Amino acid sequence: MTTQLTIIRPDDWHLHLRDGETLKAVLPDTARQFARAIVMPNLRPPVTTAEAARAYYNRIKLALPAGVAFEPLMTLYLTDNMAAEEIVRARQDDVVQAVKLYPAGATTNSDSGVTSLAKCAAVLAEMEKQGMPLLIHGEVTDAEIDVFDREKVFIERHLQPLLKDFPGLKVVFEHITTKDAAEFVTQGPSNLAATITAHHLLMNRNAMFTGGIRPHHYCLPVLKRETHRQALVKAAISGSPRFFLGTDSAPHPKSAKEATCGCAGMYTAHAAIELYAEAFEAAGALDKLENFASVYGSDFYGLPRNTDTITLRKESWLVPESIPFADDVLVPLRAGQTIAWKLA
Ligand SMILES: NC(=O)N[C@@H](CC(=O)O)C(=O)O
Ligand SMILES: [Zn+2]
Ligand SMILES: [Zn+2]
Repeated sequence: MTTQLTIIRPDDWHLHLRDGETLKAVLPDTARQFARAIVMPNLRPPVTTAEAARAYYNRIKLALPAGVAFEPLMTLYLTDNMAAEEIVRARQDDVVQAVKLYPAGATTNSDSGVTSLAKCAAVLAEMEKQGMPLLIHGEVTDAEIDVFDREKVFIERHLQPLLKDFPGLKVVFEHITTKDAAEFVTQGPSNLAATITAHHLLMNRNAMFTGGIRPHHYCLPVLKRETHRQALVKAAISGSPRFFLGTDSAPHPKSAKEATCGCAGMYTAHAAIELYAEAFEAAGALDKLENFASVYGSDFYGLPRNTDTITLRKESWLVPESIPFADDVLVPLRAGQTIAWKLA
């Protein structure tokens, strides 16, 4: 039995850091484990320009604890009226690594998102030309489509046509949750990749209803049935370089989660790599964790691999009930329960 594991320092290819005091509260958790993270732009207002991304980058750097080396990789929030020149400006500033597509209304702070991809043709063509990846929250938003089918329908309606129209565009299908998405990426072209969260590897939709409603297990895309979870595990441990780590750690104050209309998002940054280690161990594939967490993402983005390492020990520890979060608290995943691996 493996009781200790040393891997190249991982990167998080999908992360929400928020801003201001809440940024300060969560950033140390990520910076302790990860060398770099792709930082989502769904602030209020969203990060839609290279200039705003540079300013946000500077705020993150300033919020870092002294002596901690962590590199935020910035993203722009795609809107219907983004100009192609913004991509050129973004390419000139090396802090911006990608552009994020939120279908309008699909998730937290997505009201300024894209209403029709046709409106973004010039921007997408420029991204294809500049080698700038498009990161996608892949769910349709039609009220008639069942919430559990929104990812699958997005593939048919939007992702397939997009890949056909822009065959050279690098695309990351973010936080995939279904067998349909895992198979689509596996069979897709080499410019298509996907991130997978720890929580979608560890839990199925029953986790939202164990003994009552569990708001801290509600995120988007919503947890799916067990067959889908198994397909995600299979993809993550497959050794395919097109599946890599993206936590989608999405902090919301306790009061906003435990509410009549609770926010979507789980906080996992406090134990991210440990949670992935649990999932890979349960699948008998701890040897596949390093490439998934530390190699395939940087290769896909065309960035250098990290050179230092982290060590994980098989050692059970208790997750706190809550974590201070500006003037509220955060309830982390596994609050009051144990995790089997611990970062040394
Ligand atoms: N995943 C979530 O449930 N929420 C994310 C947004 C997102 O990634 O869709 C958030 O910003 O809170
Ligand atoms: Zn999302
Ligand atoms: Zn997210």
